[in-house]
Amino acid sequence: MIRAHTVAAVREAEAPRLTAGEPLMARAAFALATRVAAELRERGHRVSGSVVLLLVGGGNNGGDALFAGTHLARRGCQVHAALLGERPPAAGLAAARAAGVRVHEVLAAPDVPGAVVALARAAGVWVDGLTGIGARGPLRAPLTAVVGALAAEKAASPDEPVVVAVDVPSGIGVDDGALPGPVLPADVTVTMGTAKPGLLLPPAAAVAGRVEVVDLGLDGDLAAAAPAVCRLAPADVADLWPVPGPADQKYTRGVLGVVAGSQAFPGAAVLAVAGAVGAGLGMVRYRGPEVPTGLVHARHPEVVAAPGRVQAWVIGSGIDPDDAARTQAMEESLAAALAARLPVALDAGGLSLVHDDGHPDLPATVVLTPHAGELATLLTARGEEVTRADVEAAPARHARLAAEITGATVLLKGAATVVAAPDGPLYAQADATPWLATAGAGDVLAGVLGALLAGYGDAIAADEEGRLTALPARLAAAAALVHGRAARRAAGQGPDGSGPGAPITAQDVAAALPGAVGALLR
Ligand SMILES: NC(=O)C1=CN([C@@H]2O[C@H](COP(=O)(O)OP(=O)(O)OC[C@H]3O[C@@H](n4cnc5c(N)ncnc54)[C@H](OP(=O)(O)O)[C@@H]3O)[C@@H](O)[C@H]2O)[C@@H](O)CC1
Ligand SMILES: Nc1ncnc2c1ncn2[C@@H]1O[C@H](COP(=O)(O)OP(=O)(O)O)[C@@H](O)[C@H]1O
Ligand SMILES: [K+]
Repeated sequence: MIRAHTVAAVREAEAPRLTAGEPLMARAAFALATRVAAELRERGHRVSGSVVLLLVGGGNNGGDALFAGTHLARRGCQVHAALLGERPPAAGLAAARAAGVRVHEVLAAPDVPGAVVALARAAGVWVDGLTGIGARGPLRAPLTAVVGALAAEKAASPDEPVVVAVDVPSGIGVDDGALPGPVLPADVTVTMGTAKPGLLLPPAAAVAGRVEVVDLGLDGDLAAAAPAVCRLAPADVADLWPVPGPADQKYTRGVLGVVAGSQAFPGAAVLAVAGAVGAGLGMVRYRGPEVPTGLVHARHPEVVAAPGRVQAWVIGSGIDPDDAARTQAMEESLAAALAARLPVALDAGGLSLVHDDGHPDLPATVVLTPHAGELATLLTARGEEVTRADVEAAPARHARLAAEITGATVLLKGAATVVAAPDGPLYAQADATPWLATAGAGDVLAGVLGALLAGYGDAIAADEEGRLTALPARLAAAAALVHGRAARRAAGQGPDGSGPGAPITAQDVAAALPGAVGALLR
């Protein structure tokens, strides 16, 4: 699992070590130089003789870049430093000059962005050391224009140069993942001591590239501080996944009640069920009208259409809230789940059940699964006027707000999926592929989540002391990981999303689920 800590937590962990004189910056800079050299070699370049440009701001972030440049110059790189802060870090500057780094006072140039771009064109690596955890707000002039010009230059030739961000891509919201102004998208971010929330959270996560965490020996100090954002790795999900043992039978594995699909949108029933059975569980009980029931049985003859005991529910995929009969079925199932303390995935039309405060204080065992548009509608209905664009600009903040207002856990779908409970860490999963942006993919996710919730349903229902309140968020993040990996598999991409892939349908994703789960458990 990757854990990200806020700026305040990092400062607190570093403070005693800095007071004790630990050489944190020297460690950071050495690791940064090592990474730059590795990037050069991985691209088939010799380290010696390569041209490296350091973009140096006025704080310790620029200091990291300068000290790293010192190491690189000693290894034979031709290193240039563009000084872009008003008071460049003195110790780093002196060390860099002594090692032969060529220093450019570009702020004195008549055309600052032009002067930096001219240096950049000659370099195979750009090291972004403008601002790190000391940044406040969007980049200021003239950095705004410099970064904009460099980003345009990079966009014109994406493979060369390699952009290595120091700690964070300068200009992102370090704690909230916002993109308040222009940034230079990185290929790799070398982050110091621990990941930062903005490296995991959308939209900023998309400009961080691969994130490499440098061990500064802060783990012990940071262990005491709760992470602000977590990202589950496949091994974490394997640990959580309900794997049947020899003593299990279908009822102990978990039964999922599905209230999805309608006469108007019958396919959603098939897809939600396909997600659940593909993820693996004891049994699905489907509750719906004739057309979707017939379709479900045609694809999944094992599904039971008779009422009975369940351990969790999926409610709402493919249901129009104006469909009175289906809305009544959703209400009854939600009420039954709440009375029995069973977990619920509340999707699509099911979200309308919490648009008013008829359910004023949901437990965190109810997981809402909106996309950005649905979350905007839900928040607006609950008195927080926001648009889809507002949600997309700050997904984590809006997911948390919805969790606080409703009491539920919120899984917000998107290119990266964010999960927020009313408290506890956020989760940010980026395991999917843009090929997954296709109709019905969300119905499959609801089914996957339902299967996982069913596997833990009895334990959650029995948890009177609230020891498992953080579990639904973790399960939701796990469902997003498996769903995303199944999509990559279906699209013919590697588990890390490598390769161009190919078009997929929601059904393809469901069909790839058993293989994706099996690969995790191997
Ligand atoms: N602490 C440690 O032990 C370790 C820290 N480490 C490293 O130090 C970094 C933190 O360094 P830091 O605290 O010096 O701040 P930093 O990120 O360089 O930013 C401050 C500079 O940016 C400027 N600036 C601010 N906002 C701006 C804006 N919007 N637009 C433009 N400029 C803006 C600000 O200017 P000012 O506002 O003061 O005029 C000032 O010049 C950290 O990320 C990591 O890389 C590692 O070596 C490990 C050990
Ligand atoms: N650009 C993207 N990259 C990766 N995954 C995406 C992207 N866009 C959407 N997704 C995922 O695709 C799914 C779409 O679900 P949703 O919007 O509910 O569609 P539907 O309502 O048609 O089922 C979600 O799991 C979402 O996270
Ligand atoms: K930076």
